[in-house]
This record gives sequence, structure tokens and C-alpha cells, in this order.
Amino acid sequence: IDLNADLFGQILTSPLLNASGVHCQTKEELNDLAHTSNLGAMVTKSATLQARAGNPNPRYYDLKNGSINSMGLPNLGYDFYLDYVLQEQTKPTILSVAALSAADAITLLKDLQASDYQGPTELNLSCPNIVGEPQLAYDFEATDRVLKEVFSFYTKPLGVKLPPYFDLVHFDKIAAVLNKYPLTHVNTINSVGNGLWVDIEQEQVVTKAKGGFGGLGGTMVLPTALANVRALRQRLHDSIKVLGTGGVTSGEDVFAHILCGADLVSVGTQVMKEGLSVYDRLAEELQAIMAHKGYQSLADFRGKLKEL
Ligand SMILES: O=C(O)c1[nH]c(=O)[nH]c(=O)c1Cl
Repeated sequence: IDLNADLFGQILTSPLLNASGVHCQTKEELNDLAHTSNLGAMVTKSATLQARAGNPNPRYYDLKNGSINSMGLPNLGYDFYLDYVLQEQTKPTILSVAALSAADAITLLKDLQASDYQGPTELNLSCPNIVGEPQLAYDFEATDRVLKEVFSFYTKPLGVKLPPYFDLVHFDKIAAVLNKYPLTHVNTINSVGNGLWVDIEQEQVVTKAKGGFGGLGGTMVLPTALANVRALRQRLHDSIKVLGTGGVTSGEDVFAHILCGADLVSVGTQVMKEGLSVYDRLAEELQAIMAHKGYQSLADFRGKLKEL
């Protein structure tokens, strides 16, 4: 049995990645990922043109069924992550980038186009935690405008990180936009935006920014993540890969994401709960499921979810 997967031409021995934002902000964290077994590829924290401190603490809170975060896009800045990915990579790496405005996104990607970096990049269109900023990918026309301008000059591998959608017509609309562009992949889902958790004993919220509203992750978002992977796989051109993110806590969840069509699967909240050893456990559990079912490779069952 092999867990081999393909990352834009690079063969990975595991389909598992870290979710951008989790354990991938500092050089130490990135080096940890580079040495994590059964992590097939790694993704950097979304980088902005200028370094950012992010939102005030508390900004991450663990819940029994997941997590809530309002980090506020803290990162060491685009130059740091560009330097990192230009170094010799021990593990295939996706550079994640974000911007607080369409203009900044264009500026950053023009610099990236002119740089020596030839690897995969993921444009985050879905951060829910910037005070006063909407999640861009909920505005289909704005997303179309940004991608139209980006692909007027950008010729290197580029994918997008999407927020969850909750309406089949919205799946149709975003897929109609994305299918117009030579994207390498979509990564779905980002956290479920603007959830709220209440501390009953203290009678207060648990994160500081935005009055306690923050992005939800972990097992509670698995059905939404599976729906978005499935719906986008059904609608996007085969040339656009689907990276499934959201709600993975077990090998069964990885299996479900792949059954829905995911080429690769990211894990975020469960890394915060369990540590980087979670990748060994997930790989082992996935192999056991495949053995039990008689599957030799991920391609044997990828996208083969049956309807009734
Ligand atoms: O608050 C964050 O940094 C953050 N948090 C998320 O849950 N998703 C994102 O894309 C980002 Cl950029």
C-alpha cells in the first residue's frame, strides 16, 4: 500500500499537509515541519507585504470539538518567507500569501513573478479575522477582477485558499470564476468565519479581537469541509487540483476527504491539540483503512464517493 500523492509534479510519500497558519510562522516552526514524518508537504503562514503583529491576545482558543481563532494574520513578512522558500527545501513547500487590498496582492505577486522562486504559491482569499476587512472570496466579482489582473502577468504555479460556501449556487458561482484561470489548485476550506464561543463561568467571550468573533476549525467543521471539497471537485476543471482542509482528526476523516475528491489533505486544529506526531497517527490509520478495504493507492478511491 502506498500513500503517494502528487504536488504539482512532485511525488509526495504522504498526502498530508499542515493547514496554513498552524505551526508555520517562524523559522523554527518551519524547520519542525521540514523534519516531520508523514507530512508530505508543508505550507507557510500567509505572508503579507509588511510583517504583522496580528490581533491582541487571547486570539486562539481550544474547544472540545475544535477551535476558534482570530489571529489577525500575524507573520514575519513576505521577504522572510520568500527567502525561506528560496533556500534548499528538504520538503516540498507551498508559499502562502495574503493581502489587505487587491493592490497589495498585485504588488506582492508582481515581485514574486520577478523573483527566482519557481515553486507553488497559494493566494489566501479567505482570512476572516482582519478587522474591517471582508473575506474577498465571498465577493465573486471582486475575486474575478483580482484573478484577471493577477493572471495578466503571473505565469508561475498559483492556487487559491477559499472560505467555506454554504449554498449550491455559490459553489456554481465561485467555480465559474475559478475555471476561467490557469490555477494549479484550490485549497478548501479556510476556517468557518465569525463564530463565537461563550465562557459560561466568566460570562464572556474567549478571544479579544472583533468582540470575540473568530474562525472555527476542527471536528465541528468536517461536514462543511467535505461538502466544499466534493462540490468544488464536481465543478472545477480536472486541471485544478483540490486540497482538502478542515475537520481532520482521524484516518477516517482523511479517507473521507479523498473520497470526496481531495488530492491532498491539510490538518490544522488537530496539530494544535496533538502536536506534529498527529501525522504519523493519521498515516497509520489511513493505511489500515485502505488495507481493510483492499485499496493499494489513493487513486483507487479518490473522488469515488457514491450517491444513493
Ligand atoms: O487570523 C488569521 O491569521 C487567519 N485565521 C484563519 O482562520 N484563516 C486565515 O486565513 C487567517 Cl490569515
